Amino acid sequence: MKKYDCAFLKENLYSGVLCDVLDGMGYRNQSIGQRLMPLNDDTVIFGPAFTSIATVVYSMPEHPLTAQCKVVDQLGEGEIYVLVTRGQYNCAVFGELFATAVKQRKGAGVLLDGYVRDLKAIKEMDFPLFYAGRDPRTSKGRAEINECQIPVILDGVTIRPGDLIFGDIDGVVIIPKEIADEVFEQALATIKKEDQVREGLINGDSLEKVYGEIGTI
Ligand SMILES: O=C([O-])CC(=O)C(=O)O
Ligand SMILES: [Mg+2]
Repeated sequence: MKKYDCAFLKENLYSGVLCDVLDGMGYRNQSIGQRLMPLNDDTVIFGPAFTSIATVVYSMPEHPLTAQCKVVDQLGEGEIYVLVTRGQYNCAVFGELFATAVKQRKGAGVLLDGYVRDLKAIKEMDFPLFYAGRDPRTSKGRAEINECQIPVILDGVTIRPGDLIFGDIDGVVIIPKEIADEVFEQALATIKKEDQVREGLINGDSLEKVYGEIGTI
């Protein structure tokens, strides 16, 4: 992604319009829906993915949690820390101290297909998080996060390192990095059309007229 200012896009885009544009480009299954919830209604995450995978373990490793520390210590500025489990949810794999580390590294947020703990502190931080659930148990001796920067699959959507992630109250959209500039350009154009539609409706035009003329809803 080169052309656009991240802060501008984060402020102006929304997941629905990104899905509409991706639909139009033939990418019809790029979203993660209900299963992952935003921390708050106004939580928005946007940035390139830094991916990792948690694997369940059944005994205490020699150095528990250390692998995940090494993974999160590699997160780059502006990146979204993506952590998926292998469909198993037996503990929290993220908490307030990892959130603090992500924030210190200037990470843009976390997309967690797993459970979180320390939610009280994370809410106080207003941390940009999407998550699958909560659990007070630590991952020590339950899961190891020791693979990163490889493609992961979340709800059937492949997320590769560097793919763009946009999440808001409606859901999370994965934008393949090769088409990101085009998607953002079209999304901003579509938003302008939606503004015209809204204006027409407020001025008393029928839905059929404005939709027929402008072609977007
Ligand atoms: O041990 C964990 O699951 C992580 C944790 O509490 C934190 O990051 O504060
Ligand atoms: Mg903690």
